[in-house]
Formats: sequence, C-alpha cells, structure tokens
Amino acid sequence: MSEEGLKNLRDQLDKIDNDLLELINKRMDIVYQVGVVKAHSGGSIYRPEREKQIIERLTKMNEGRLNKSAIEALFLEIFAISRNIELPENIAFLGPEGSFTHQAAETRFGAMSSYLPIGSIKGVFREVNTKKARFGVVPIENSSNGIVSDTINCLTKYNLKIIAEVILDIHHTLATTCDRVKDIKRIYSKDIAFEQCRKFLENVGLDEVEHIPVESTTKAAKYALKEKGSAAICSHVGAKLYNLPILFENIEDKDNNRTRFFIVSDFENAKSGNDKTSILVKFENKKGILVEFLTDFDKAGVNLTKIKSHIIEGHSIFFIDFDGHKEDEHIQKIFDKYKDNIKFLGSYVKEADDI
Ligand SMILES: C=C(O[C@@H]1C=C(C(=O)O)C=C[C@H]1O)C(=O)O
Repeated sequence: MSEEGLKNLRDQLDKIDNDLLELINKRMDIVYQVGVVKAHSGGSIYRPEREKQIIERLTKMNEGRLNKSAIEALFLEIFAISRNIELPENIAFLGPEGSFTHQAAETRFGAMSSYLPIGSIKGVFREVNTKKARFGVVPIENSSNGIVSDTINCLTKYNLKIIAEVILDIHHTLATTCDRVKDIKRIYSKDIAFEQCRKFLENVGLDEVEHIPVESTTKAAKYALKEKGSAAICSHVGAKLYNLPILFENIEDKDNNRTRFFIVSDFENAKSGNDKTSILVKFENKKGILVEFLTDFDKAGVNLTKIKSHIIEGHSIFFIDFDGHKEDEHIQKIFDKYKDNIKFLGSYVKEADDI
C-alpha cells in the first residue's frame, strides 16, 4: 500500500476515535446522573446483573468483527470507569500487589480503581465491614487445593454478601536471575504453589533443592531478586513487578488450574436471570436431616452445583452452591422451611457451573 493510502486509513481512524471519545463522554454524563440518583436513593453503584445484561444485549446484536471476549473486555473497562465517575470506591483484596487475587480484582474493577492490598482474608472482610472499602476480593477455592477455610470462616462471622464470583486460570512461572537451572540452590514460593508444580520441579531436577515457603508468591519474587542462586515460583505479574527474569512459563502440573474468587460487599444483588446462590447450612446433629434437606432441593427442581463440608469451632457445616436467586419462589420455600439452619451468603451472576 502506498504511503498515501496508509495516511488516508489513519485519517479515518482519527475521525472515528474523535467520535468515540465524544460518545463515551456523552455516556459518562448520563452515568454521572445515574450516580446522583443512586446517591439520593442509597442504591449501590456496582450492579453486576445490569452489566451482564448490557454485554449480552451487545453480543446478540453484534454484526462486526468483535467477538464476545472483545466486547466483554472493552465494556468491562468502560463499566469500571463509569463506576469510578459515579463514586470512586476502594477495593480491598488479599495482597500483596501482584497476587492472583489482585489480578481477579482488576478483571472486574479495571485499571482506574483504587486498590488496597490487605495481608489476610480476615483483614479484607474487616476493611469492608468497617466501610473503609466498598468491596473485598478473596479466594474461595482452587481446583487443586480445594476450599479456602479462612474465607468460609469469615463468611460465617461477618454479615457481608457475595455479590460476584470471578474465575481465573492460574499460571505459575519459574523466575530467577540465574541463567541455568543447575545454578538454582533454593526456591521461594507459597506452600500451595510448590504442590501445584511438583511434577515440573521433579522433571527439571529442582525437587531436591531447598524449598522455602513464604506468605505470598509476590514476596517470593522479591526474595529471589535479592539473593543470588535463588528462584521464585510466582505469577507473571509478580515477576514483572520486581523485574525478575522468567525462565519457564506455565509450570503448573495441571493445565486446568483455576481459582474462584468472591467479591463481597454490604448489599444484595437483584436478579439477573442467570444467577447462582451460596449458603452455609448447619444441622445440630439431627439424624437424617441432610438427606431430607437435599431431597427438598431435588423436589423443588433446584440444581445443586457444589456441596462441601467444613468444620468450624468443632461444628460441621456445609457450604452449598445452587442455580437460582434468593427471590425465586421455589427457593424462598426452602429458605422458609430451613430458616434456622441456613445462612444466606449471596445471589450473584453465575460465571461457571464449577471450577
Ligand atoms: C450506570 C450504572 O452503574 C454501574 C455502571 C454501569 C454502566 O456503566 O452501564 C452499569 C451498572 C452499574 O454497575 C447503572 O446502574 O446503570
């Protein structure tokens, strides 16, 4: 193509960008007005079910080159900026910066929000409970390591609601300043990350070197940068954060290593039409009650997607996910019958059946 042809195409792009900017600013003027209405009514800024509907509508009417993921990526960023224009809100997440939970938070709240890295899951709940942050992001389960007890314990204790789930593919890297594997004498990482990469470590002969568990994979990257002869198993962003060179990517043993995160806040979602509900159930050693309970779900035609038992302060409880919203009639009936046993944790847009 001639120079002139390229210039002509770029001129067309410039014109479109000008129009886009004008349109997006027009959208933000209306978003601002929505913010004013919500400020008067006390309504919540983040409405995941409304965002989901917008993306679904746009995907359906779309006739151009963009696919669903592209539409989603563009609009999730627009929504995040919109919410920031309505009211800038803090998001507390299980830190440190560069953690997988940080990545999960960024997929929902975009690059413009203000993030607070917090050192423990309990700390994240506390920040939201005391209104220092509007949202908290915590891991709930990993496909290799199961449920995260601290999150279940906090969901039991605090009266916050799950307002969204985020499912993230977890990839680990081996990052180090060493040029060769045989120069690596010790590896820093989080205990579960060592487990998730066991086969890889064996295959490259790093199963016998010293493995030092630390609080986070980001800390691991920090230590590995400082100490000669050491490496870190950490996330891509963690390595980047400390400019630590990556020697191997995607070193996890299973290629479907996924983590599910919850976003918690102090409000409840309206129905989206594609919802999941989470509850905790406690039965005081009454014989046969679990079977009766599950039979009632079955009779009501509710599809259970997860049931996990968990021990808390010596008592056995169940963490249960099922399809539907708290306000669905058939679910209301079960909630009424078992109101003394159920703690409602939240109804939210369903991202996947399971991880
Ligand atoms: C503008 C609103 O607030 C937020 C931003 C949205 C948007 O940018 O379209 C949609 C839902 C909310 O998370 C709204 O509730 O309509």
